[in-house]
Amino acid sequence: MQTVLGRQVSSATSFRSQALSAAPAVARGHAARPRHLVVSASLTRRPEDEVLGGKPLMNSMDDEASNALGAGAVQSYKPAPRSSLRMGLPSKGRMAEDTMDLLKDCALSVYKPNPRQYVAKIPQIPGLEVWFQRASDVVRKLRYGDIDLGIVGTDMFQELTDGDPDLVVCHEALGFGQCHLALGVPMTGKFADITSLEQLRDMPDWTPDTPLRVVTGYHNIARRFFAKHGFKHVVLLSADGALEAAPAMGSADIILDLVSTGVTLRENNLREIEGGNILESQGILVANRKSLLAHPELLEIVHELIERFDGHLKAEQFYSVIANMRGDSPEQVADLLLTAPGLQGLQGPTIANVYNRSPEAKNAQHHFYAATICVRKKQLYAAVKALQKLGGSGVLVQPMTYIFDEEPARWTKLLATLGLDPAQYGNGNGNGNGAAH
Ligand SMILES: Nc1ncnc2c1ncn2[C@@H]1O[C@H](COP(=O)(O)OP(=O)(O)OP(=O)(O)O)[C@@H](O)[C@H]1O
Ligand SMILES: O=P(O)(O)OC[C@H]1O[C@H](OP(=O)(O)OP(=O)(O)O)[C@H](O)[C@@H]1O
Repeated sequence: MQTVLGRQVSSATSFRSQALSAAPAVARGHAARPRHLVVSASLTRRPEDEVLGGKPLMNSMDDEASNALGAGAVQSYKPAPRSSLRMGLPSKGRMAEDTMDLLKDCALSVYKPNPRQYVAKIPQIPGLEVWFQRASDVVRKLRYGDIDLGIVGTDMFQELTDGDPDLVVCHEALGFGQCHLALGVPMTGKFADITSLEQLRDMPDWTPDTPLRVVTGYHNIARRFFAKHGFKHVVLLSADGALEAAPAMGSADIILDLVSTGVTLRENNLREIEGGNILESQGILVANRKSLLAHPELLEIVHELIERFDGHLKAEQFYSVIANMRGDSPEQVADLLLTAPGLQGLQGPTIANVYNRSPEAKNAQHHFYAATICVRKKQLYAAVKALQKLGGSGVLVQPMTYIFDEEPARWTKLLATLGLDPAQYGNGNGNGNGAAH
């Protein structure tokens, strides 16, 4: 293994110096990139092995197009004509399930007539086709304009778009797929005392012949990161999974991969280091800018998605709590709640009369009022205790589906990004403050 890998790495290194000095920069497709730092190779013999010296995208349509047509291929690609708007969703893996769950929770269930088909519908949004694709392909097809909207992780988006101005992030926090992209460094051996990025960079071990070997699926992000932090001798290796095993096998020095609980790193005797957390990631909603500007119906769909996602993600954090409170007047009950900790709700309680015509109620000293407040899920028990202390009874607790604001700030921001007038496209008042309880 060592021998085979040694051959791959050294051939990568020698090809690097050859390629960088001999080939014209434009033909390599990355003229502005510094010449000295990172080479890409692969642990497996895949098409990306062919291109060393740092390539903009791994084994993608972009590569194929730019290899064949040269720089600017993305701009000159013409998507096939079509009559429907399209949204791309991840077809497999954890993102797929979480995306479907979010849509379902927002009453936008996806109807897929046949599990082997890649096209589906959301009956609530009739003009929109849903296409299931690998997350990486969702990003590529968005860039090409073959789909108009998509849901992917920030990690994939950053890796495959390279700041493409044709793509617009419409919602950057869908609340699932939370993880971060980080360096994983062995806990033992020559890395035992390495706790920061600077220490890693300054290790005397890294030379043109023995570069730091980083195995990762994120070559573009890695290339930018190591260049920015002054690493001089780095080789980027590829693998399709189980990256965490590579250092123990001796096939890489460190890894760059996604971390959420940290268990996989720990179980493989790896750890994070200071400065090695490159990117925070979660699910995001992305759209093709040209599609948004060309199709007002798409803008309406995005508006609805942002409102539903925002409304639902906010509602998920709260319960609606209704308690019957003894009091002399609605104002007096409101005063009680507004001065008690944790019972203010989002904007203040709603107080309503409780109509009880029983003889007991007629003779009672106090009238009952129903107070409705939103309470953070984490603070529910404390709130119930506080209500009981104030004489609250019959406390009803309900989950909520949506808390709709008057106009989500994300929508206003998107319109500004697109240079569109909020007066023409908004809900009409431009006020982002919710009037919830
Ligand atoms: N441990 C994790 N915790 C949370 N989210 C994660 C985690 N690992 C990956 N993700 C998110 O899920 C996305 C897809 O990862 P997943 O491992 O499910 O698919 P994949 O195996 O990368 O897909 P493919 O087979 O298309 O390469 C990632 O891009 C990231 O945004
Ligand atoms: O910090 P943790 O919670 O342990 O999660 C991290 C792991 O999750 C992802 O792999 P995944 O489980 O998706 O399997 P994969 O390697 O097949 O993509 C990632 O590639 C890490 O290996």
